[in-house]
Amino acid sequence: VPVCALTAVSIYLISVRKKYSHIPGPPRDSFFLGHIPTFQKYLKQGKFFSEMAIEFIRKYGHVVKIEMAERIIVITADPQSIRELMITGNHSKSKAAYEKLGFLFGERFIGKGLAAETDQKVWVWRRALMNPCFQKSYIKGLESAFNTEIDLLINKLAGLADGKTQISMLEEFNHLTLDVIGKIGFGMQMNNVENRTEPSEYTKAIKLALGGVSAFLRDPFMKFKYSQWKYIADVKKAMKTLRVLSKQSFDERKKQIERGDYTPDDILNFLVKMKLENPELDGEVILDDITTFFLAGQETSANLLSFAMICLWQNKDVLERLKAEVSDVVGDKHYISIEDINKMEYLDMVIKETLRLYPPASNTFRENKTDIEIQGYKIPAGTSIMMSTFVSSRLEEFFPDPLKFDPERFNPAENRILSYTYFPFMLGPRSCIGKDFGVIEAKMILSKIVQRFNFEMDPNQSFDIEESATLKPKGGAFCSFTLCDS
Ligand code: HEM
Repeated sequence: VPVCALTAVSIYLISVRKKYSHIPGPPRDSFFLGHIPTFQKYLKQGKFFSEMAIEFIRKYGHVVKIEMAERIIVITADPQSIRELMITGNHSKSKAAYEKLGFLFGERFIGKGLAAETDQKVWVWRRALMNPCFQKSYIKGLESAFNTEIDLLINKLAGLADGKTQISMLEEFNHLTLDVIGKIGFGMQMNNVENRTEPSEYTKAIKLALGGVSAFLRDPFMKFKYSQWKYIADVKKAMKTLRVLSKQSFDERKKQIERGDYTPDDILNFLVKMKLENPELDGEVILDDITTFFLAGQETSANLLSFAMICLWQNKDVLERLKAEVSDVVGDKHYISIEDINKMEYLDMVIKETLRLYPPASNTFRENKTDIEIQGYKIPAGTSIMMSTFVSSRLEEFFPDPLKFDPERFNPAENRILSYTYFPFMLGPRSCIGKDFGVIEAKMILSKIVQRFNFEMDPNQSFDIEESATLKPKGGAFCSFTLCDS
């Protein structure tokens, strides 16, 4: 029996890999596991998947294949194929990549929510229903709520601004962005920044579930390890809790709307009304969406802000110029409007350059509906094709001196960015729906911080990147603050 099984697996692997034999890629370390041991070697050196991908692209060209046991991933940094896959062809998301995230450890997590839906027809319909929720006019209406939430962190930092107390800004930004999406998106008062009470059940569950995603991505075989079973059980319980609490919030809001009570014009209101107007929408999918917004809209913004602090501290000239711009536009007024934010051109360049070097959500996986050609290589239909803004943005041929933090690259007067080489929110119809929300939020937070404080970072912490569900600073971005003279 074992011999027959091994023969069958071998024949299967050979037949799958044969279809890709013409595509360049590194030699595999193991016949059965393919490049899994190669990836493990990189992990041991403290490197992560996207760093391995860059090395392969540099060595083998803009199209490479990686074999993860029976699964083949083609990685492309070829700009024209990126355009075809994300914009002109808008190919569906890869089932192999997103269905695992939808149902983590077999428990429904983001399920068939907007980010994980792989049926293109269903996604097109649902995205069309959701797009109005994130229109610019909606974001404009959030201005005052953004100010209120952000000022809670600013006041907290002011209380700690003794030039000595070390504060993990990664943690603080995570608390703030969770409060923002909870309050502004779903009417939930989470109070993580003020931290006066025990974290809410929702906060605890979302943190545990997010940790579970990261752990799974680092070690997809963890469910086979006995030592991990207790942790996995806790993560599954947290995912169940999230669902129960999301359903309670949904039902409560539905009742309020049906009674004609006042309800805030937030994402939850939008979702409830969407369901009432489209009864054929699956209620479970709406719960998937609630989890998706917490997942997609929180850590991404927190990581971007933490990296921005690091880049500014490492580049004092950029920090000074940014402080001068903020001072010119808003002076010392505490309420910052979206109009003010839109006037800050240099702030925009700083955010864009931070996202180039440190894109929190760096990869997307698409599946080509039909055979396509990339740089003369035939890619069979149904392949999982990865595109990475982290990889493309660190290639010398697209961004000269790529590791240099230089916001001038994004000077609008110069137009130096080659098309389809930079995509921190992805491109085309399936790009990030919350981009304006996330960017306005990040710009408002950063401008308030540089307006009010001087800061120093602990030079002994790690400034490396950690790749888990998102890219984040490994050392936690520890800072100490003093208040600016003015
Ligand atoms: C700086 C902050 C953010 C960054 C860098 C970011 C980045 C991204 C990226 C790269 C994707 C595509 C992922 C993929 O193809 O697998 C995406 C999708 C998505 N993002 Fe964001 N995001 C941010 C903020 C937000 C916020 C604030 C929200 C919600 C309030 C949000 C909601 C979503 C959703 C729902 C999707 C899935 C869209 C779809 O598939 O139609 N994001 N985001």
